[in-house]
Amino acid sequence: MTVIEVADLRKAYAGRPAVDGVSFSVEEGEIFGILGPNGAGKTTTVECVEGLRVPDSGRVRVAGLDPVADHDKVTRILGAQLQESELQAKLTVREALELYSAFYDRPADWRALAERLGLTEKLGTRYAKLSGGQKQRLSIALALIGSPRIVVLDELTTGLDPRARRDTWQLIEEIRTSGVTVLLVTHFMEEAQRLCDRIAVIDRGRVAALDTPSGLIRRASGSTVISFTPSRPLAPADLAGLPDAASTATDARDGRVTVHGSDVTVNAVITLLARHHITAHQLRVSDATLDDAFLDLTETAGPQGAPAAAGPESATDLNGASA
Ligand SMILES: Nc1ncnc2c1ncn2[C@@H]1O[C@H](COP(=O)(O)OP(=O)(O)OP(=O)(O)O)[C@@H](O)[C@H]1O
Repeated sequence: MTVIEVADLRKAYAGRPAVDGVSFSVEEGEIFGILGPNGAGKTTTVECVEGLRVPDSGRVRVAGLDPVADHDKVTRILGAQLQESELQAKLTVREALELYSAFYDRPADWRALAERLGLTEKLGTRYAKLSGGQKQRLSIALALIGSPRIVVLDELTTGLDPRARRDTWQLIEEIRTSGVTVLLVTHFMEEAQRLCDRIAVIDRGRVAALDTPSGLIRRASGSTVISFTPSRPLAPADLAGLPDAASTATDARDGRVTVHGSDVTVNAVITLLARHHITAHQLRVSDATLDDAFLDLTETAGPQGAPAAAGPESATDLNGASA
């Protein structure tokens, strides 16, 4: 069942389009990611979903409701994470939870929520004294306090250390397991790859691609990455002539060669090395990451809904093998 529908959304600031025809839909129970470079229009898009901004044109529906016209009803269904500036520094965790509970007719039990988010020990602590991770956990608790069906999390883990980020990822997975749909705006590829069922890559106000994380990786050119350090340099013309190679690069410091291509490219590299009697040290063959796909997709910004290119499903790891 579709819970969020965005169709041909457009929003400009002072005549400059920030969101320029974005369409996607989110199914109930999904973790749906919105990924894109700085200034791509991600926040503007989710603010239109939250009813905080009025679109210039296009259709936005949250559980069938218009977030602007039916704003009150939408705020009961959709929990939004608060911006840091919205909480008073002197407010304790308990006071914040009680205050936000009072906004809802049927709030969640804030004590249980605090327990679930590991905040019980911090109930008496003022907001200003919380660590970054604790602040994020509180902002998730406040987003969940109205027992929403959907929660919007925007740049949730920015500024967190790797452990706090991983703890937050686990929390997001638990939120989804409890039946809440998650709309997640992120810059972090690893986060998107690990958490999201589907991702809309937004670039310059448009959807550059929309797919599962593995689908995005497959549709990016050069979904197989070959890297090795040759015993002597390869001629640039030989590298450039490799079949199916989307890109080749040689590290000026250590001569390590990295080629993005396909299985055909892997075989061609091995043949090339054998032909020139060159040994490849630390030859590695792996799948491209979402990072690679992101760079590729946001550089080329192809048409919406372009069909995914077929590609290899699994990584081949020739760990330490040399030709
Ligand atoms: N209130 C505003 N007034 C004018 N321009 C704005 C406003 N909010 C956003 N913009 C501009 O609209 C574009 C999209 O901004 P938006 O914040 O939606 O992008 P974003 O993808 O969320 O970026 P980031 O990842 O940097 O947060 C940017 O060029 C931004 O400068």
